[in-house]
Amino acid sequence: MSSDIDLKKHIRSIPDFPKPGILFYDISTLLAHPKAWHATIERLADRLRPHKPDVLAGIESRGFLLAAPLALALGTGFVMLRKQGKLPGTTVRHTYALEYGTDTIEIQQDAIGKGTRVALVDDLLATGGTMAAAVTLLESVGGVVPAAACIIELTFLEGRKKLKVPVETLLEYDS
Ligand SMILES: O=P(O)(O)OC[C@H]1O[C@H](OP(=O)(O)OP(=O)(O)O)[C@H](O)[C@@H]1O
Ligand SMILES: Nc1ncnc2[nH]cnc12
Repeated sequence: MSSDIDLKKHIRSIPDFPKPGILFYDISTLLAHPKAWHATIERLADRLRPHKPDVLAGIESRGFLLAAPLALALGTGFVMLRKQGKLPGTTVRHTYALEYGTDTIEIQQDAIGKGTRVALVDDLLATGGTMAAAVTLLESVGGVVPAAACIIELTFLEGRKKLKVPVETLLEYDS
């Protein structure tokens, strides 16, 4: 049964990637294990359902891996938040600081109808810069963000404090 699976056993930590001093939590091994991956999607779907999203927004690129199957599981649409320069048409963008460097994400201006409930999905919450930028973007194009969700929270970085929406996380790491 999926409730028996310890998801932490399926996540690798790799020191000094992508920069010295960063301990990288790698979900490749979770993705490669069908039962563990299925359990991940089921558990996140259960956590997001009470927030009644109309649409899920996935953050490129690891967020897409989660948001697409989760949207199918919840019966919602799926919207892409992409890295700079990847989306056609008129876009809105936001630049933010990462645990390692900076990045810019974009959304198509007409991606979301005014008042649409958009739940944000990514694989991991570190400093919270990415999710905070994503909430700003979604609101700037008319969305209402009832919640965000991810698999992993790096609690020692206190990213949750940057967010004004509740964040549903499955696994916590404190170092
Ligand atoms: O909370 P933060 O400090 O903002 O960091 C979390 C973000 O960093 C990682 O993405 P990355 O930019 O490495 O891109 P990827 O998904 O393409 O690997 C991760 O997938 C989150 O999106
Ligand atoms: N330590 C980390 N491991 C994996 N993805 C990350 N994104 C930001 N920090 C990360």
